[in-house]
Amino acid sequence: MTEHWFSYLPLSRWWLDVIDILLVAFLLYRVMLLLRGTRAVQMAAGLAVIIVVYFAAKALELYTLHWLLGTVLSSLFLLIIIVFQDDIRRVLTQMGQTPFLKTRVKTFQAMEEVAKAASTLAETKTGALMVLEREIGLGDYLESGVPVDGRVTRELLCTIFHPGTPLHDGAVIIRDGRLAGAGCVLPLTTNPDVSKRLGTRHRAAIGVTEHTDAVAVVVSEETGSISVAIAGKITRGIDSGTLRRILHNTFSLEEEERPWWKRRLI
Ligand SMILES: Nc1ncnc2c1ncn2[C@@H]1O[C@H](COP(=O)(O)OP(=O)(O)OP(=O)(O)O)[C@@H](O)[C@H]1O
Repeated sequence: MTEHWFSYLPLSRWWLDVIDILLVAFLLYRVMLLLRGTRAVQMAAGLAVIIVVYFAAKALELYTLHWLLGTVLSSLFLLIIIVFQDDIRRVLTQMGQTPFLKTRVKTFQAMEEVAKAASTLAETKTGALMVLEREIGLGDYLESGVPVDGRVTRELLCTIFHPGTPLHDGAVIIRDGRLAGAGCVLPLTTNPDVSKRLGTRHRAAIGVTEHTDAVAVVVSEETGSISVAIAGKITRGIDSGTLRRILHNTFSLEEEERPWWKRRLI
């Protein structure tokens, strides 16, 4: 009988099975969190259709279709790697380089800079829309804009939103404390309860927070007022100190309330 090395560990086979299942469940959970709000969801739906048609073609003896879909499915692993090469590279780089604490520090620094930028932009009545990503990926919206990957600073944010510059239209997205992209297009809210007087910038801020758990900060070009949207609700006319408090509360509460196994690892 083959002796496995783990038979020397003080663990029974039953315990190893439990650990095995828990590890796989944890990995699947993390992958699902990463994929929420990205193209992967649509791709999974498309894949499900191909699989159903593949089996239907087999049952109905449509040999050519069955062979064709079989060929597509056999190169699936390769296809997934090609389609998601950017996301895979990002995740692997983050796993290697950004420990949990470092990400948190960067996120807190970014929040400070967002609050400072909001204050400056409000003084000059410069319209701005800044979105801070949380658990749900904003990959789809990032794709609609221009990748930046820069350190979040008041100066950079004010430059981006300066009227007339190529990236001033649309939203900036902040991911893990880095300015990931600018000029991003967000979904507008369709909530009939939202005031008709709110324009598209504010509607986009509400919209993105309805679809995801992100936090959106808006500076109105018309009035210079600062607003923050969370979970589809917008709080208007706040000062930068209140904005800073709301951001800090949202992100620190998130960490304190979240059980360790749900905390961001990457
Ligand atoms: N879907 C969208 N995603 C991201 N940004 C958007 C979107 N729609 C509009 N914007 C931004 O909002 C700007 C237009 O703002 P608009 O005046 O319609 O809204 P508002 O809420 O009244 O804002 P303000 O008070 O600043 O005038 C656009 O130039 C663009 O930068």
